[in-house]
Amino acid sequence: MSSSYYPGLENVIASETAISYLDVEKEEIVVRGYDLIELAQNVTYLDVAGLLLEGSLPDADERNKLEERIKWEYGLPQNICSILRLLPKKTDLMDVLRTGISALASYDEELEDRSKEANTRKAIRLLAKVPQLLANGYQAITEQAFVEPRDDLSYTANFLYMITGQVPSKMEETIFDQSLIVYSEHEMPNSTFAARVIASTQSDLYGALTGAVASLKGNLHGGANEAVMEMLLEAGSDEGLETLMLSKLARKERIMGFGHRVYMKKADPRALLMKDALDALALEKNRSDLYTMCVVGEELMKREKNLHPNLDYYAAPVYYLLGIPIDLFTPVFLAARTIGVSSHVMEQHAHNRLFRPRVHYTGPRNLHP
Ligand SMILES: CC(=O)SCCNC(=O)CCNC(=O)[C@H](O)C(C)(C)COP(=O)(O)OP(=O)(O)OC[C@H]1O[C@@H](n2cnc3c(N)ncnc32)[C@H](O)[C@@H]1OP(=O)(O)O
Ligand SMILES: O=C([O-])CC(=O)C(=O)O
Repeated sequence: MSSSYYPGLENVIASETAISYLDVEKEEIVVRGYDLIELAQNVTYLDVAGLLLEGSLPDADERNKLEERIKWEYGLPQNICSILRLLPKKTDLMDVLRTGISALASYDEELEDRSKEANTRKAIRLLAKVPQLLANGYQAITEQAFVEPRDDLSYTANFLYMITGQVPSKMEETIFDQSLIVYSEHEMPNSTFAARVIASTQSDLYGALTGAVASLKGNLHGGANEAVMEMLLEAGSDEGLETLMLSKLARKERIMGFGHRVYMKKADPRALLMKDALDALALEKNRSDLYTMCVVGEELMKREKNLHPNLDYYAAPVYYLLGIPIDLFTPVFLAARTIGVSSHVMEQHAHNRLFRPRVHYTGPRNLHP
């Protein structure tokens, strides 16, 4: 047996995949042959969802059919709405989502069918229901009336509408759509790995996604976008942010929204796209101070630690200006990533090898009772 041990599986190749690849040298996120940033600049989230599910970009007709199929699946079972209302009001929104997705499994007639066709239909159901789950979950926890989906709006406009209760402007819709695309898929992060590990026992898509939600909640992963916004609000100004960041660094604390296991000392291309989006949105909303503050923080981290922002750093203030409550930033990330995780689960089911690694044992031996 090989004795190689890589803590955190750093740089270990865990799977073959035809879904995506981070080409750090070329600063490209390859998604089924396309550059993710180019996709975000040229097509919609539903096009990317079709690409991830089927392997090729849908034409206009295929895209419309996909949208129709998703809209047909809008709505939550009444019992799921009751579960949301019954949860304690202090429940974290990622835990609400984890419970909701897990409970939704019981209502899917095809839960145990692992065929590509059935898994595709389940992924479409999840695309339809997860945004509503997080919006209505938030409304349950904050004791507000549920906002129901509207099928006269685009998928993305409806997603934002269910959260804020307002129909977004064209600019807000476009920026939110771009954010969903850049969050949709990213090779083998902890959450996708967790989902593939679960799927490798031939467990079902809902179970694998439930595991991914638990993974994504953590601050070192998806939870960072909420922590970034809390830091920016606590800082309040350029000087405040410099003081806060320097004091965190002096205490050897991590600054959320910076660094990345794969990009390391290189820029995350998604962060650059969201930085431009923030610039435009902040101008529109008379909040260029927020953009400037973020740039001050970026420059400080480059100077002090030679670290670049990751996607969460610039997505956080974008979501804030879109009127999304901070508690929903990570759930929105999860909703966008649902399609990426679903594609990985389908690929795992199609080319399966059970994940079962070994350990480097450091405990005692030869003890006797
Ligand atoms: C969309 C996403 O999910 S992206 C990830 C979002 N997460 C965050 O933003 C959380 C903050 N970032 C981090 O904690 C890390 O950069 C991670 C977890 C993302 C990657 O971490 P790792 O690959 O394990 O990097 P590692 O911990 O080895 O860090 C290398 C060095 O950079 C430092 N470092 C890395 N990130 C940060 C940070 N955000 N703030 C301060 N220092 C940092 C480490 O302290 C370490 O320094 P040292 O060598 O002097 O000890
Ligand atoms: O790739 C990672 O490790 C984390 C990340 O950026 C993502 O999931 O989008």
